[in-house]
Amino acid sequence: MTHLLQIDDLVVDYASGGRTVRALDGAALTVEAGETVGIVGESGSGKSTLGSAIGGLLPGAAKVVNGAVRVDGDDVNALGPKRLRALRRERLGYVFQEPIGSLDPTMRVGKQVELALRGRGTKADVLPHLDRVRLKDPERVARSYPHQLSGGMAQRVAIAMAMAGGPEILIADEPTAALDSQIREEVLGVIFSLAAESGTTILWLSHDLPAVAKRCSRVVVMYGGRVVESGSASEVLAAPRHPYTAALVRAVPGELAEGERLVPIPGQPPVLDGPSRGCAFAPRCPDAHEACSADRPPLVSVAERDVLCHLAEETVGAGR
Ligand SMILES: Nc1ncnc2c1ncn2[C@@H]1O[C@H](COP(=O)(O)OP(=O)(O)OP(=O)(O)O)[C@@H](O)[C@H]1O
Repeated sequence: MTHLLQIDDLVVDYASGGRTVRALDGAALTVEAGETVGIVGESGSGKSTLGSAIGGLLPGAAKVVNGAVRVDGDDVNALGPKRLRALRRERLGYVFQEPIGSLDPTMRVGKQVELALRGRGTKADVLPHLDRVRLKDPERVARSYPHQLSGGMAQRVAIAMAMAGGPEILIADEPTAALDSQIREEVLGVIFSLAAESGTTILWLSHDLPAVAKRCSRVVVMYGGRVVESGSASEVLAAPRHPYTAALVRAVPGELAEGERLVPIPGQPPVLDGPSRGCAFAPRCPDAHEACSADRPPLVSVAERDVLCHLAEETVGAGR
């Protein structure tokens, strides 16, 4: 069976100041059309690297050491430049944290949206696209330069552009982190309702567990460059199986208050320079035993979810 997105054993290193940083250490993920997936984890867990790898957008310092990313069966790392550009243009959309930075400062917004339509529409189609993202005065926005827009307006424009080509997958990398809380809700509402209307699959890279619980069908938890738990968002976040997911849920201030960033769990996330020998979370894990530091954990399917933990099966029914 061909999946919309299939990531197998993906290993990505960055060359950084004469050192190697292993950002992904065997990340694996399968996503089907129509899912809304929240990818969560502390800073440095590898979310952005995973998101960039899907579109072959890794920076020059990054190297794919192992594994594969497949979109509709196409191996992204094996595509030539022309097919890679076509993949990004026709099947993927990206929205990043800094909206102003993702727009061209020298070009009026309307022209940028027109270019994003890439032959699928004319100048006359620009306003409906700005209207879809619920901008109050689309005509004025179309005439504006990016610096004349607020952060929230600029992010709506970036969303309109990302969705203009009708992507199969929208990769939203912390799209609301730079916005204040009321605007954040509105912008998330725009992203999720547009994607639902167009049948676009969402991968939302986020620090916001309560919002993921509310908006996503599925949550994917990353730690140390691997996916450590994945399953139904409401079930995983209500009753985590991986000790790291449990620690993340406990770390959310005010019991899943929306809009908050995660509070660090005691201890530091790892900065790997090669493959983690055992479980990368073992040094911070309250339940770790000898095997956890010695052997890489196997992927275990329990309670309709996938868990990468030596203890996953032992905790079945324990209500962790
Ligand atoms: N361009 C780069 N050069 C060197 N190291 C990098 C680069 N980008 C990321 N890294 C390192 O790779 C690891 C994974 O980073 P990544 O940005 O993918 O994580 P993240 O979960 O998205 O973090 P955040 O939530 O802070 O965005 C980290 O150790 C990070 O320091």
